[in-house]
Amino acid sequence: MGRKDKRWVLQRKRDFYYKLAKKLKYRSRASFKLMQLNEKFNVIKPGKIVLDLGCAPGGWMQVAREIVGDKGFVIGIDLQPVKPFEYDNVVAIKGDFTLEENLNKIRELIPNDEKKVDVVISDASPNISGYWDIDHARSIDLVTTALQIATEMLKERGNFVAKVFYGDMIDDYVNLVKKYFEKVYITKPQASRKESAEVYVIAKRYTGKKWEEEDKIKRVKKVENEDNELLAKKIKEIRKLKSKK
Ligand SMILES: C[S@@+](CC[C@H](N)C(=O)[O-])C[C@H]1O[C@@H](n2cnc3c(N)ncnc32)[C@H](O)[C@@H]1O
Repeated sequence: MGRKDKRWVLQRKRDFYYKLAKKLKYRSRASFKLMQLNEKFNVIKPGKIVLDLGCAPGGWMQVAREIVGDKGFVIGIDLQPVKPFEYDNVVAIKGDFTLEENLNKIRELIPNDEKKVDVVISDASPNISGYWDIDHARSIDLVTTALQIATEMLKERGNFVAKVFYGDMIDDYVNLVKKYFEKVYITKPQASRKESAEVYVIAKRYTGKKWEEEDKIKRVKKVENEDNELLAKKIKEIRKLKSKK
């Protein structure tokens, strides 16, 4: 383990929410973020059906289950496997939520005829490059997919919560969310580390407006271009520094 990794492990062990999560048997310190978001915005209610995009190891699913209770249902999906839960009404599947085939698997699990959920939540993180701009662009791409899924899976007046890494495209993203929801807020819960670029978009009451395909195409093109340009620029800078040595 390198010195940087050791420092990270030490910092994590000292962290208040990390310790609390261990003590209260939550699978991640992120559980407290959803708790705090729900206390303030009341997005998840008892008896509701919740879909969690990017759910591993399952901390948000535990909190969602506590809120929805026996009569609700929680479905999660992640690239990583998730340890099974002790409740019949909490199910996680392994897969990429950006692939249509996996959305069909989710639809099969939804316990109603209309195949719609009440709340879509997403704490998904893209692969982190360490470059702020690239990570922001990748995060925007991921939350745009999450928004599209929300418009396809939510009942009318349903709610949506998504983590996004802050950056210059955030206003465009919030405006996009506003096209589909009556109320949209940006917030950072107390449990989110101050030094982290993450913020949470809270969108309440889905209007029922159908997803407009051009919203996704526009976004993905922009992200791909920025990604490549930025990467090329950074690589050039690194090469320049190396040749000076
Ligand atoms: C910060 S973790 C989520 C933590 C979770 N909220 C909890 O409380 O346990 C982010 C997750 O997003 C997942 N993820 C990122 N992109 C994904 C994708 N396209 N499909 C499925 N999962 C994805 C990652 O595998 C990772 O496990």
